[in-house]
Amino acid sequence: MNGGYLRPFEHFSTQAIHAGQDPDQWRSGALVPPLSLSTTFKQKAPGEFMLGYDYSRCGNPTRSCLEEAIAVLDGAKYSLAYASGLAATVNITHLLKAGDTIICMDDVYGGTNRYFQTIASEMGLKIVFVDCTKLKCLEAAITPETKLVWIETPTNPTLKVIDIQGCADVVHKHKDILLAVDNSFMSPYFQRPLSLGADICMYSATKYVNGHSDVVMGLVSVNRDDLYERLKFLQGSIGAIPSPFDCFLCNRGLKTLKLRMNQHFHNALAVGRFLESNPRVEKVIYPGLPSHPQHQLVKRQCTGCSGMLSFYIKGNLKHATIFLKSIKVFTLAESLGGYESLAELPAVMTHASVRKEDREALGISDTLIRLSIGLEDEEDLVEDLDQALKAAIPDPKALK
Ligand SMILES: Cc1ncc(COP(=O)(O)O)c(C=O)c1O
Ligand SMILES: N[C@@H](CCSC[C@H](N)C(=O)O)C(=O)O
Repeated sequence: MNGGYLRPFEHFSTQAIHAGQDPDQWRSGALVPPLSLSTTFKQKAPGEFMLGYDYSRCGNPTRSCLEEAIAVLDGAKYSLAYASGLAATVNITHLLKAGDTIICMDDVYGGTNRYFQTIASEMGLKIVFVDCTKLKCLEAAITPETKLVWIETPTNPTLKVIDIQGCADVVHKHKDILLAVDNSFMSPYFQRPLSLGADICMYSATKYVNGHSDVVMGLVSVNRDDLYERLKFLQGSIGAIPSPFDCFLCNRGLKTLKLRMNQHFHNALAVGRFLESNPRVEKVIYPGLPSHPQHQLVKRQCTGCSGMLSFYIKGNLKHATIFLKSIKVFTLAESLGGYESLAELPAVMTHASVRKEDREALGISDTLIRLSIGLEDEEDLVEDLDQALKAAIPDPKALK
């Protein structure tokens, strides 16, 4: 049954297609939620709104459709949309005040690391980076000032897997500490952090949730009424909101999330098995393969795995560079989670903003290549990787 993974969340596609999209909410009965471009909304009397909207920064009908759908898919009461994943992170950070401490998983997306390390820390917040795969390390790092624990699982780009329920148990021994999980790599189809005890589930919707590489957006889901009220206030007051058109596109992308994620998983397994048996590859990291050190944990907390796979190519930076210049079906580019396959070198690209010594300690070396495996036919993906590996390393036996 389901390869030993957590059972799929029931009614996922039905909810992705119908939640928040009721045609009766529009005068026209439109099946596809209309693009509501108006910045302002007529009021019945001063302060008396028609359908809860006054000004588009504070709320927008197209955005509401998306937010309602995401909340249902996350098993949450509420969801909020932002101008980018990082804008969502900034809004969550604004729940804190100067003097508070954030414990952040030591291996997170480079931009999250950069924001915490160089911006939030300048505003009176203390940031402590901890390997949260080790719950004892997390527990030991908590102080009375700790107010937020930030994890990402699987991590970008080394795909370490963190026990969300385990972290929640540690964090919630203490009053007033929030556990936030960046779920961008899994999407609500494969992982529901709130059901595992997290307080906040966050996405760079730029990735799988939208899935078409044409929208930059962030999303946050929560269950607690007080958290939602505060985040809703911050969303409107900070103003980093997505455009109605981006909400429209993301809402459309959501309809095929299940189909896309299943195909990403299928293709990534095929690519992973090919790379594992390749003499030009040092090591493959894919949470969906039994060789992943936390594969059993993945099966316990996820319903499957996405298209994110990293591997170490044999040789050095020169071989990695030739490989990345030789790919033809894959494209050399940052980002992930779209229908098209991408490859990149985190040390030079997505994680260049992480300090060199930190990158080295985390295993983000010059030979670590990250793949976002898309929806093309698996045989074309494997053939492309094969020819690029052969171009980079014609004779693996000749490598020292
Ligand atoms: C895991 C993860 N979280 C957050 C972000 C930030 O998202 P955005 O680019 O939408 O701001 C990214 C990538 O940018 C990411 O990979
Ligand atoms: N150059 C950008 C990096 C974008 S990384 C995008 C995405 N999160 C990924 O991991 O591919 C920057 O400096 O912010």
